[in-house]
Amino acid sequence: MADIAPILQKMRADAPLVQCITNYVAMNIAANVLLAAGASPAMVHAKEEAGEFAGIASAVTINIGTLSPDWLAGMKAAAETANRNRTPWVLDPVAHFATGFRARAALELLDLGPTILRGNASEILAFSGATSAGKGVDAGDSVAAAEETAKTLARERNMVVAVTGERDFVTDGTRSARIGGGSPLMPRVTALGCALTALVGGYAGAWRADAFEATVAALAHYGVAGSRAHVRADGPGSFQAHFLDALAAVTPQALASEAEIEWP
Ligand SMILES: Nc1ncnc2c1ncn2[C@@H]1O[C@H](COP(=O)(O)OP(=O)(O)O)[C@@H](O)[C@H]1O
Ligand SMILES: Cc1ncsc1CCOP(=O)(O)O
Ligand SMILES: [Mg+2]
Repeated sequence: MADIAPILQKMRADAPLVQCITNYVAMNIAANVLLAAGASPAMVHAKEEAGEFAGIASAVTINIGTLSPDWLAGMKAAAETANRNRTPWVLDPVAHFATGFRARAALELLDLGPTILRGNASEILAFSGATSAGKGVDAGDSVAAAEETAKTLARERNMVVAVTGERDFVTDGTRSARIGGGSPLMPRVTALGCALTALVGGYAGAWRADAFEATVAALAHYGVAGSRAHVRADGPGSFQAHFLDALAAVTPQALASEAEIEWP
């Protein structure tokens, strides 16, 4: 993969409109993350308009964190429009292993063919049928334990899979990358994973040619901003503010030099 600096440059130049169908907890932080990074968020989920709105979005992101039947209908409508228009869309299967309703919804959305699947290690691992150690929305498994499942899913479903945790893993089934940085404070601030899913959508909407490269760049941006915020924060509360500042402050050149990317 070439330099990631031009990917951030393009994302900021385009300021892509990202339709976020996300959960009640994540809406505010996901919108702020997109604005700080340089994209344009819109939280539009009603079944009466989600499909229509997807027609004007540069990317669609779908997160099942606080799911209900009406929301699921809006998600499917948005995904179908995205597919028709070849607009990239990202699925975040929050705690899909926790209840039958969630599990069925995640599989139905997966069957619609997301461009990118982004989840924590327990969420990705659970797609293999293995029992995960996830506790609701929080991961209990290592990223390493989910790598093989991620590769299999990516190959079988022709999508990019991003597994996040202490050290992230991204694969399209052929290419892979591991991304470091970030902070142990990140899982102690709610919905930072959901907000990352929204940011992945922003990058994919701007970098249409290669969803794998777009995902790596988004995760690297998050990792660099997380590392920068870590050294300034006194705890989870001040971390969130420093993290938003850092997302905005990272330049394409700084992203290229500070990103911790390993190509296995
Ligand atoms: N222990 C950690 N150290 C550094 N970064 C982390 C750690 N745990 C999670 N992250 C980062 O937090 C972000 C959200 O990931 P994660 O916590 O896995 O998602 P979720 O919130 O969906 O469970 C990712 O950028 C990930 O790299
Ligand atoms: C706490 C909570 N409950 C339902 S969704 C949600 C947010 C989960 O956010 P993340 O997956 O980023 O930890
Ligand atoms: Mg999550």
